Amino acid sequence: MPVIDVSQLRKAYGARRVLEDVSFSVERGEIFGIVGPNGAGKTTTVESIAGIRTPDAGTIRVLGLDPRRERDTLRTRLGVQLQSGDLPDKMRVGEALSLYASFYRDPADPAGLLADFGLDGHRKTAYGKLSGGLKQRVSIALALIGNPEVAILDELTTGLDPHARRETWRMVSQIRDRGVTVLLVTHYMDEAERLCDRIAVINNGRVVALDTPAGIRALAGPDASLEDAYVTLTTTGSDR
Ligand SMILES: Nc1ncnc2c1ncn2[C@@H]1O[C@H](COP(=O)(O)OP(=O)(O)OP(=O)(O)O)[C@@H](O)[C@H]1O
Repeated sequence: MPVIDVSQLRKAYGARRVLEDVSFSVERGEIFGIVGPNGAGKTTTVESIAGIRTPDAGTIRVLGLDPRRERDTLRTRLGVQLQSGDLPDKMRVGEALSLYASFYRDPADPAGLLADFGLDGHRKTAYGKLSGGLKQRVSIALALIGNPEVAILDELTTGLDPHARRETWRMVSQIRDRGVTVLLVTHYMDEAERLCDRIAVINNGRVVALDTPAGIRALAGPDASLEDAYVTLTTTGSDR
């Protein structure tokens, strides 16, 4: 059984149809990427999977559960790091992890996570004083505090410098090595190529390609890069 199964999702905001037909399945242990132009519907898709938004039509199962109707059961098994997941600036890193841990019956050990993510020395630092890269590490650690089986990571390296991006990639690989299935939204083709086992390209609310990075590259010709293939597949983008 796939860990995430999305079938024929549709969603409109008023007259604006954002998801026309989105279907894909994610297998256990995969890092599955979602890429697509601004406004293509990526966040709407992953927030629907997280049970935060309700699609107009289609079905979603995560670990066999309906993310909307069985949200409470799923909450402890799904970790979400979303674009808007900022913490109050004054909250200390250690406090944030302990607070989030208190929401779960069987959380990960906050001290262990801080050590794993190289945040030991920042336990008492206020979140607002952290660099972008460290903030990102905190938000990934928070997504994992409930010991989830599935983690959703949305644009986690946007705005990071190359060192911090590579450090974040190392962490995502580490998450997968723990056996967590990862759904990753990204705008960076190098990131998708480096991390993802398979990628869904979404354009204008539809999945226009779904394959391994090599399979998607091949769609644009023998010497094409993933970015070449992406640009070819998404030339009629949504908000550009
Ligand atoms: N709550 C909302 N009400 C109205 N329109 C919305 C709402 N949320 C998103 N939209 C619109 O739906 C479209 C798809 O948004 P979504 O955030 O899913 O795209 P995205 O692919 O994640 O884009 P980006 O790469 O810019 O984050 C956009 O045009 C956006 O403006």
